[in-house]
Amino acid sequence: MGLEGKETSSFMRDFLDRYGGYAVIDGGFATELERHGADLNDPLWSAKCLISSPHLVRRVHLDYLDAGANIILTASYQATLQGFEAKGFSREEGENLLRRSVEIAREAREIYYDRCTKDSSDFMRDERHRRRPILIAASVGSYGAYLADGSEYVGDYGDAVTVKTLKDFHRERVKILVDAGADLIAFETIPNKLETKAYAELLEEGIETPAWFSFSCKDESNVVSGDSIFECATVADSCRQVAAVGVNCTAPRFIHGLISSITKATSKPVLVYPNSGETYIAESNQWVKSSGKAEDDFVPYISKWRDAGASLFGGCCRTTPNTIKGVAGELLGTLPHK
Ligand SMILES: C[S+](C)CC[C@H](N)C(=O)O
Ligand SMILES: N[C@@H](CCS)C(=O)O
Ligand SMILES: [Zn+2]
Repeated sequence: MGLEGKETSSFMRDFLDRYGGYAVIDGGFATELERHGADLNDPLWSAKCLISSPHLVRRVHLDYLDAGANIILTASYQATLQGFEAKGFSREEGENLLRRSVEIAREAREIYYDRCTKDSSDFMRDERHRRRPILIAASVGSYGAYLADGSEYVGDYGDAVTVKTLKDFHRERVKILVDAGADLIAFETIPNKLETKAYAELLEEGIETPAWFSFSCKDESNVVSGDSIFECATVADSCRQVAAVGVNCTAPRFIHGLISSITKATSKPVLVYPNSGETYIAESNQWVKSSGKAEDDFVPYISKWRDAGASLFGGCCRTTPNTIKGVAGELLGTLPHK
């Protein structure tokens, strides 16, 4: 890693230093929307709520801030200009919806800070919570997420899809999210090396906002397509704008091994936000139990994952504010009391 790489990763390191060396990412965003009654059976999935119920989006951000998150991800995971156009929205309307995803998260942060100054609960009396810095991460789901058929858990786009196809697909959307004032870009649930390269090349076209690369993985050494996590993390490491590398929407039982592989490829901060360990059935839009652990069972592993080298922790699909409360509690317990 060259000097430039060091400078960019200092964005995340500086942020982590302000809160004892770690950060709490939010939990399953779509999951929490559904718990509030949203029907996400739609090609836009959670992004549908940007149209139908922006108040719910704001509410879910606040749920996670209340639970102790200090990085929240926008509702843009499956929000794409192409997806909005397919629904009959004009280009301009699509751009506005993308911008709104960042604005709503920023509004939630303002409401939260405002509330904190008035709140006198035990949780808020703890300065480490009240004064914590909060980042807005613009979620960018993969091309597979846009396909809305669970492809982000398979990662096979066929031979016709190239790095160029993927760069062209994501370019405008990423620019809009950056211009809307996101603090960083969260490229998440990345299923293969092809899309990793596309994101890296896109950032190198001149985007200066820091990003994280987070992969969905099928075992301890491979992303869902079968490409090696080491190779994918190596691509991430070589990109100056990448401020953290890790895994999300992956079963808790693979996380420890994945952290070991990632730390061999990069010295950038490592993030982990696993799902519940259940398996997604795209046809029915349902989750089924697998051999994984139940929802917030991974909370006791947080300190082990921290020892293995991770420093940002949260949850993905099928985790809730309750999980994040557990994660924040585990981490806070390891901080020196002031
Ligand atoms: C992370 S998966 C559960 C998201 C949903 C998927 N892209 C779909 O629309 O079916
Ligand atoms: N940020 C998205 C990721 C889905 S894999 C969500 O939590 O809904
Ligand atoms: Zn997920």
